[in-house]
Amino acid sequence: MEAVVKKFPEKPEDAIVERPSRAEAEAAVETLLRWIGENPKREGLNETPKRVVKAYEELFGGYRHEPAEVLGRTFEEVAGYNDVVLVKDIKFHTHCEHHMVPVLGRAHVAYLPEGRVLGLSKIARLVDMFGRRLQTQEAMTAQVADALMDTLHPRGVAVILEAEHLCMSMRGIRSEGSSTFTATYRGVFADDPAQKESILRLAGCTS
Ligand SMILES: Nc1nc2c(ncn2[C@@H]2O[C@H](COP(=O)(O)OP(=O)(O)OP(=O)(O)O)[C@@H](O)[C@H]2O)c(=O)[nH]1
Ligand SMILES: [Zn+2]
Repeated sequence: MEAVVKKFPEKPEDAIVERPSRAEAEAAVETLLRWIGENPKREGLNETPKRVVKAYEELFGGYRHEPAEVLGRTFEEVAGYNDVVLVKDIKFHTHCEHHMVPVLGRAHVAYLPEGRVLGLSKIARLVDMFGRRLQTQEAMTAQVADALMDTLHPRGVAVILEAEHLCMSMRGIRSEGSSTFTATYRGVFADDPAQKESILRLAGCTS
C-alpha cells in the first residue's frame, strides 16, 4: 500500500486514509480514454494509462512532502543582514482543483528576517511543492505565506502569484491570455501599507 497522506489537506476530515492501488488508478485512466471515445487497446494508447499514472506521481508529488522538510535548515550568519529578501519570477506550474487543468505562473516571495534566513533555493522549492498539489490560486498564495511564517518566524512575509489558468483559456470561457494576480501579506507587510507598496514595486507589479 502506498503512503498515507500526512498533513494535507489541512482539515483532517478531508484527508484520504488509503490510496487506491496503481492498477486501480491505471484502470481509471483507461475508463476516461473510453469515455472520450478512444480505444485504449490501440497501439499508441496501450501504455498510456501506465504513463499517465507515472506522470501524476510527478505532477502531484507535492502531497508526499511537508514544508518544514522542503525548507530545510536556516542560517544565522548573514553579517547582521535584517532587511528584505525577495525572490522574484519563480516560474511554477500547478493544476486547478476544479478541472485538474494546468495553471502556469510566476511567484514573487519576500520576507523580512528576524535573525535567520533561508537558503534561497528553498523558497523556489516550497513554491514547487505546493504547485504539485491540486490548488486554487488563492489557497496556494496563502499556503506559501503560512509555511514561511511557521517555519522561519520572520517579521513578515509577502507572496504574490501571477498565473494563467488554462481552464479559462482552453475550455469554458476560452479567454486567452488573461492572468490572475493574488497577493497576501503576513506580519509587518500586513500592518504597514508602505511595506506592501514597496514589495509590489520591487516585484515589478506596480510602477
Ligand atoms: N477563485 C478561483 N477560481 C478558480 C481557480 N481556478 C479555476 N477557478 C474557477 O472555478 C470556477 C468553477 O466554476 P463552476 O461553475 O463550478 O465550473 P464550470 O462550469 O467548469 O465553470 P466555467 O469555467 O465557467 O465553465 C470557474 O469559474 C473557474 O474559472 C482559482 O484558482 N481560484
Ligand atoms: Zn479550473
